[in-house]
Amino acid sequence: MMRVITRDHYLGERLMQQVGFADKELDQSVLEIISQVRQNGDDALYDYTEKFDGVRLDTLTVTEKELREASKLVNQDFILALDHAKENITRFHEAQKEQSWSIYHDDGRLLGQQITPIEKVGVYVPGGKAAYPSTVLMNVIPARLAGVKQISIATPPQADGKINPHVLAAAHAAGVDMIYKIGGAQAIAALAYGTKSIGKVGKIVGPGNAYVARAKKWVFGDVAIDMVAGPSEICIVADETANPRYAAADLLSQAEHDEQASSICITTSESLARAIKEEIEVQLGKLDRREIIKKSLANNGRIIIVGDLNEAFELVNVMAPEHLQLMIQNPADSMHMVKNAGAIFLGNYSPEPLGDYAAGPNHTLPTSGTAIFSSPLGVYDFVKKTSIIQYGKNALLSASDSIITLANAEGLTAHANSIQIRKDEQDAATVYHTKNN
Ligand SMILES: NC(=O)c1ccc[n+]([C@@H]2O[C@H](COP(=O)([O-])OP(=O)(O)OC[C@H]3O[C@@H](n4cnc5c(N)ncnc54)[C@H](O)[C@@H]3O)[C@@H](O)[C@H]2O)c1
Ligand SMILES: N[C@H](CO)Cc1c[nH]c[nH+]1
Ligand SMILES: [Zn+2]
Repeated sequence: MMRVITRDHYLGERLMQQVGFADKELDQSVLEIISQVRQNGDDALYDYTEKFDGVRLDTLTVTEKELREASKLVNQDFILALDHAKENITRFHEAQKEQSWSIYHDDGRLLGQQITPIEKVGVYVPGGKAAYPSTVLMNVIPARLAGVKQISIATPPQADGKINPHVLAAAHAAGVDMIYKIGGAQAIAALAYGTKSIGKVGKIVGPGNAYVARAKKWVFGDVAIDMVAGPSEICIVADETANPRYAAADLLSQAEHDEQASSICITTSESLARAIKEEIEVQLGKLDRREIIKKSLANNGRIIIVGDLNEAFELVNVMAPEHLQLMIQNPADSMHMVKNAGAIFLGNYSPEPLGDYAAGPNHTLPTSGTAIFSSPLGVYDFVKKTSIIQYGKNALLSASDSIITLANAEGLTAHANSIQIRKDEQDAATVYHTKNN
């Protein structure tokens, strides 16, 4: 089930994936869903929810009564764990807050940057194959810290038409303004364009399955998105010092998210590869979600044997995994070799689920190789920056000749004129002043 392959084999497989047609079918269904929601609004949302989530709803929003009832359904241990996670996530993200700034120059120029929160944000919280209260915290806390005024959540309902009570408790703890019972591409379309029941937002953030990730890509431009955060990925770089039981457990942890999740180990040790493969078989039998895991490992589970760590990091940087675990001797010494990864976990005692729930850094991370250019979700995703420019009369005069020259070179004489009329007025004033003294 977990195939052991060589570096060249892996690179060949990757090339085939890139020229594959899988995305075409996905695009067709996602584009159809987006267009139906734009045309038929709430009616399309009720229909798709019935089709994909198996329930015909009466209303698309969570009521106060449902929120109150949910708080009675979660136990005290969960509330304490939520508080612990909330505290760590808040502390980590506080450090990301940026301030507006400005610089005054002696010649009267003021230049600066003003930070303004995005006003309305929609958070997608996945809910198809598992419920994700942790994702509520990871997305809502940085948005609140940034000063977003209105935060809505969209998450698919269960077959009974309700939202998982743990998700509702997390939403209550993090402080959201609205919760919509919609999922998939239809939720992304509704947040992007608005319907009678769903308020249009300025930015959509949060992870989801392939449909959600693809829909975000298609609505981008009409609305902002955070990144492509699709099916989860883990890549472990391991040498002979790695504990195979731990490595197997960590690979299995991400495979349980989705049949499309990806769990890859790159190792310099053939005996470790064999041990991890055996451990996976042993541990898998005891896991609740083994059917999803089996499919996920068959699709995207690989153990890749490489000659040395240089080769290992070369593959890592091609893969640009969402999560990278370094289970090697002195992992910190190799960190500089990682160019592309969403999050790096160092050593045998920093397993990926630590980051999923409680360490503090965000678990909404770039997938599908987009860590080549994207970063983890953070407070910075919820603000905009505006430049501030103020010149006094003298400062403008001293800059005027070079601006006029540049404007004329571009053939934009109205631009040059905007500077010139101020310059002329000043020149005239100087002549008048000189004549009368
Ligand atoms: N990258 C990250 O930061 C991160 C974090 C948490 C979770 N995840 C990922 O989020 C995903 C959650 O997936 P999920 O499925 O549990 O929940 P989900 O809420 O993302 O998707 C469920 C929705 O998908 C839609 N859907 C399902 N089958 C469809 C079909 N055939 N056609 C059209 N739409 C369809 C339905 O509308 C359904 O409501 C997993 O892949 C997990 O790995 C990623
Ligand atoms: N591993 C997921 C990000 O890819 C996040 C998560 C939430 N709960 C469990 N895991
Ligand atoms: Zn996870």
